[in-house]
Amino acid sequence: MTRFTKGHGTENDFVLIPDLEGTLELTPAQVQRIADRHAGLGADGVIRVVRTALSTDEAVRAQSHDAEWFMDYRNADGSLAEMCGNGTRVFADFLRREGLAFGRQITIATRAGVKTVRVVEEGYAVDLGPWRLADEAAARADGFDLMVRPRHGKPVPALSVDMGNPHAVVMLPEGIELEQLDLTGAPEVQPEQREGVNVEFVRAVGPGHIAMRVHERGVGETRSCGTGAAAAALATRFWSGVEDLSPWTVDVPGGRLTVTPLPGQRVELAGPAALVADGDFPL
Ligand SMILES: N[C@@H](CCC[C@H](N)C(=O)O)C(=O)O
Repeated sequence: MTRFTKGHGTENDFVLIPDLEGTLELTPAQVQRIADRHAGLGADGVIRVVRTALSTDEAVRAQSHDAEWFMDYRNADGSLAEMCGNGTRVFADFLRREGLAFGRQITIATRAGVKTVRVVEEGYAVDLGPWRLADEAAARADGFDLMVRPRHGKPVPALSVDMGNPHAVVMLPEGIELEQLDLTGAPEVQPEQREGVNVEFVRAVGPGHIAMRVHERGVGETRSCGTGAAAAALATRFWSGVEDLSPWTVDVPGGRLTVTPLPGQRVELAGPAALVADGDFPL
């Protein structure tokens, strides 16, 4: 039997599997079974908790001086992802509860580099690190660099934002509401993104305030996506033309996140984390 903990951050839910000594090789089929909402435990993502120094990935092992624990993240379909914003908060909460990390500031190794998570009033705030517009020249010229067509919808322009993992952000045109979107299938993205892409659909709520829905690469529609919320806020800030350091409120179906641009092209994500169940299951 294998121990697990179930947790979520704004209802983006994860199964965490402690593998402290790095003896577990999770296959895509095992991840799919764990994440299955009918025949398994059910989750958007599966997170293996392992010592950074024991990772089989050299680029991850290189982070072991700065972060003792590696967030080995997989999407529900078994694919690897570089980063998960909501996952870092849940991961930090798990490390603190288990006595694997102490204090109000924790560093975590990820496939997108070391992330620093600190305890704040609403839960945790994570410095997501550097971000960039994937095609800055096109973005500055036209405001967009992709076209996205949701199922049964019309093509709309989108902006790609690299958060360590890939995102395409769409500001919904007048007349289309978030609730109307059919996200039961992946939106079509042109030009096609070879590694796949997470797609965020945004509606402005007020100054510094947006609402969004997301279709995640490797999962489908989720109730929240932390790196997606940051990408959505940063794209909206870019389109507004006022690129200051004011915080953004991002409403997602599963709750509310705060995104704060930091100096030096970095960005912070803050929100809650909850651990809801522990158990054992046969892998
Ligand atoms: N939900 C996550 C992102 C998880 C990975 C994503 N599906 C990908 O493949 O890049 C978040 O909170 O950031």
